[in-house]
Amino acid sequence: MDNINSDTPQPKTLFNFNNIKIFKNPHILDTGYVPDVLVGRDDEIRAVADIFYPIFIHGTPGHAFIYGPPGAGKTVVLEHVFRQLYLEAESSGNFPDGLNLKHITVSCKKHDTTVRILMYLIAELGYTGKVSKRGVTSGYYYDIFYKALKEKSYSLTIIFDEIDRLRDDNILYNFSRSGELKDLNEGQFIHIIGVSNSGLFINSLDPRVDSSMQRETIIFPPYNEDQLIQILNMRVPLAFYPNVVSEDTVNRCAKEAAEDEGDARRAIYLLQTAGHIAIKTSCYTVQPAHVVLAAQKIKEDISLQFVLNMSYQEKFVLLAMLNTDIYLKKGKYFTTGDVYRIYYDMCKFVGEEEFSLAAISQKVSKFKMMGIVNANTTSKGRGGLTSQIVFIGDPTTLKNAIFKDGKFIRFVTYVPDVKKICSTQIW
Ligand SMILES: Nc1ncnc2c1ncn2[C@@H]1O[C@H](COP(=O)(O)OP(=O)(O)OP(=O)(O)O)[C@@H](O)[C@H]1O
Repeated sequence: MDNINSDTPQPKTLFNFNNIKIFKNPHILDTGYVPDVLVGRDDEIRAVADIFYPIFIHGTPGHAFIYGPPGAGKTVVLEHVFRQLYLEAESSGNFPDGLNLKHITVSCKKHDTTVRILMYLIAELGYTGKVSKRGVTSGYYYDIFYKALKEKSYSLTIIFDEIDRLRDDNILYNFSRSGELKDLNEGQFIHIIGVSNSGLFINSLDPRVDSSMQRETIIFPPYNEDQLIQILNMRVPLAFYPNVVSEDTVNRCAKEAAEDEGDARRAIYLLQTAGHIAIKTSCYTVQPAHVVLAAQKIKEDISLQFVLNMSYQEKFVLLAMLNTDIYLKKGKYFTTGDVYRIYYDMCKFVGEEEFSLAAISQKVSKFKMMGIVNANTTSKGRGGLTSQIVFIGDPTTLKNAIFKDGKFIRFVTYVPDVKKICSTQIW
């Protein structure tokens, strides 16, 4: 008798990729890798270096805000300038004796309050004394921070990454005045660089903070396709074996990334993912078709990530929107009212209590902010307003991601009675 599994022969090994050699040094494609030469960023490097120029005439560096879209090279330019600064500080005859430079990057996404930031800085300074975690005010942490800084005699540049996420800008005010307030040793300084994807943050700064900082503003434009090609071409011979990546493949990655805000990180990530797909599909070269698959995979991963981080209610409303798109979309778009009808029907279908139309509107606005949908507000006559909603890209991946949550299995058989829904007044 035939073996029942004979139609699904198992591979002899799980990890033998036919000795396919694609990556020579995969770390060259890591985000943290700082290349020796940066493409198209001479002006920005000069502008950032100029912030530090006063050090070499025995002054203090100027505070600065740097902004530009994701993957525009803000972090890598800062790292490049610091690398050079430390190097030149050692050899320059103009560098002040005893000046001990250090920089720390604070992610404001993770550390968004004064206390959290101070605790992080204290740890990064290697402070070994006892630090209470309860029943103390921010003043307590400031005291320990300045004590640690004085002990180490560092002159510190603090880079506030994603500074727009800071919940309280008082810390910028206090740090920018630390010299005047004699919190530091003679010649020691605290220097602030804020980094953001949006220039709008500057307008929302407390004017008192802004004026005390007297900061420079440096803007990073997105990369164009040619620059992205050059960025990739510099990494290809270091990261891949010879003749593995063709010109067409590089061009395809650059084109995709140029269309997506000129993001160098995306261009590099596409190439890296395409390389992995080549290995897994037993190809000896990375081809443009692998880049297309890589773009699709990245999109699915992002959708999955978005959806995994959503609350149950958000997933519910998103599923209602996806169902509206499938069952009710009459033309190009659907409205918040349409979503509410389907949402209401889904609640009845599974016996769940429904939220108000206003609550659903709020969720729609949030999805717009997350970049999942476009929603333009228009008049619907008699003074009322409605949103015209349309999904950005193919929503199938979002739906697949929602169904990964077991709680949504009960919706698999949901099909609305469209006629009834359209004729029922539910609010
Ligand atoms: N001019 C360049 N030359 C070579 N590589 C670059 C250049 N610009 C950016 N990169 C690379 O692209 C990736 C993203 O750059 P970087 O992290 O500096 O962007 P960013 O502007 O800080 O982005 P975000 O705002 O999302 O943090 C990194 O791997 C970096 O090394």
